[in-house]
Amino acid sequence: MDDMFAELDTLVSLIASSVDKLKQEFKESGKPVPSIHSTESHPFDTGPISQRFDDALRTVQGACAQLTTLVSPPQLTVANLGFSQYTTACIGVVLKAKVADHLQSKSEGMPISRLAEVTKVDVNKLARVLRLLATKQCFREVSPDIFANNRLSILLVDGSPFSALTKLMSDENYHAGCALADTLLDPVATSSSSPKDSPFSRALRYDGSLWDWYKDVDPEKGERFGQAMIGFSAILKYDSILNGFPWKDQPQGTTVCDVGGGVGHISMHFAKACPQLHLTVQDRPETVEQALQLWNNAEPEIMKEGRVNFVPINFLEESPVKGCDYYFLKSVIHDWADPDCRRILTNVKKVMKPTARLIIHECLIQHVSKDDSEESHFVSTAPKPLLPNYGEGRIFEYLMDICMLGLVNAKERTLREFIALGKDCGLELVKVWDCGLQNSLEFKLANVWVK
Ligand SMILES: C[S@@+](CC[C@H](N)C(=O)[O-])C[C@H]1O[C@@H](n2cnc3c(N)ncnc32)[C@H](O)[C@@H]1O
Repeated sequence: MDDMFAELDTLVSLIASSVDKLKQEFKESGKPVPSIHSTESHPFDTGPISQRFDDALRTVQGACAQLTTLVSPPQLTVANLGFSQYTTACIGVVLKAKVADHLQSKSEGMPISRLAEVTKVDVNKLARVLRLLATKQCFREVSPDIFANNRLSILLVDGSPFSALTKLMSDENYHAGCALADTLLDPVATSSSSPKDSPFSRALRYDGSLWDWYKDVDPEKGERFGQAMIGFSAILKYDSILNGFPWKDQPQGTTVCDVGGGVGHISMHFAKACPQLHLTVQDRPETVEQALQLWNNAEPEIMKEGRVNFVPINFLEESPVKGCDYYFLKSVIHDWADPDCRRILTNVKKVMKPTARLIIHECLIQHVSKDDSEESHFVSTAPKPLLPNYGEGRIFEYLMDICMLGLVNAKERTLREFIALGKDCGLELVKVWDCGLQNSLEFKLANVWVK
């Protein structure tokens, strides 16, 4: 009988002790916990956070969700799970109707009747969409039928890279999600490793990959994807990517090739923080054009200094520029199934000098059960009775995994899978660098010993 509430009590005390740690961190930052009603950002939102903050946050998120599930009737929990696509759909509505834009600078809120007028959406239907989102704490119902922005909804204002990311989620990803079950149950598509067999391509009845679709069907959304990747880095945090690996300690003239670097926004951050690095951004020709525009506008000085260059590539067919000290592949490998990853990594390996390093920067997937394998020790395991992978505290990585399946028929990987991929291509893991939500996996040429 004493143990009747053991799990419940442990979860509550984990929450309490983790909240204490978070309070301490907020106190030390000199900035209070931001109010949900505030539309100002807090330094912790996009700036660096400590390992202690990160662990405590994950624990609170995991434990709160686990506690709620523990005490709730399972029918309700599963029904809420099953309905979650409607949250995405409502995000899609407010993005298209630019609701957050209309509410900007209306801190006292706007009556739904006025919002309906400016968005041209039926007043009752719009109110219901906003009420669902406000119930999820995105938007605020200030008083009955008067809505305002808050800390979450302000991120949906049009034009920012983050809003581009949310559009990608409620558009390309949403279509992909609708076709997931049919694709997985199709006897041919289910075991295909071709990006043409993605749920996204099935949903749009398109005979090609997402990348072909962006190039040939909707270049505007292709451009939006480039912006969305910048928005994605606001979640990963540029400083975590930069500081997780000793980029700042590299000697003068160190050459880094950002393979599949998109518009080069990570390289831009590196170039600003590490003037000793010489960067080459490589991507599809149309993305390289977009990158050049961005850099010429944003960083004319670095362009003039010649510290960065841009070289188009099809990394499935060609090797990147030869002889760099580092080849950096961030969020690239997760876009491809194993056979294509082997092509990409082999193409990189061909141009690596003996001292070169390949840095694969990705999420690491963990099993949801206890895992005693050697590789599992590189990733932190949650305290009991949390799910070993922190459950809801790390849900982003698992949503990303299904997003990869949905958009490009690919995947996030476990460390064991990365090691195996490297081995197939003559590459050996040297070290795992913890960079928060993602990790930098350092590989060298296998069977090469360099002092
Ligand atoms: C998920 S994005 C990652 C971009 C960037 N590394 C980042 O983390 O923001 C994947 C990138 O791979 C590029 N890509 C896709 N197919 C490619 C190919 N065959 N050759 C070169 N780049 C390609 C896309 O254009 C896109 O910029």
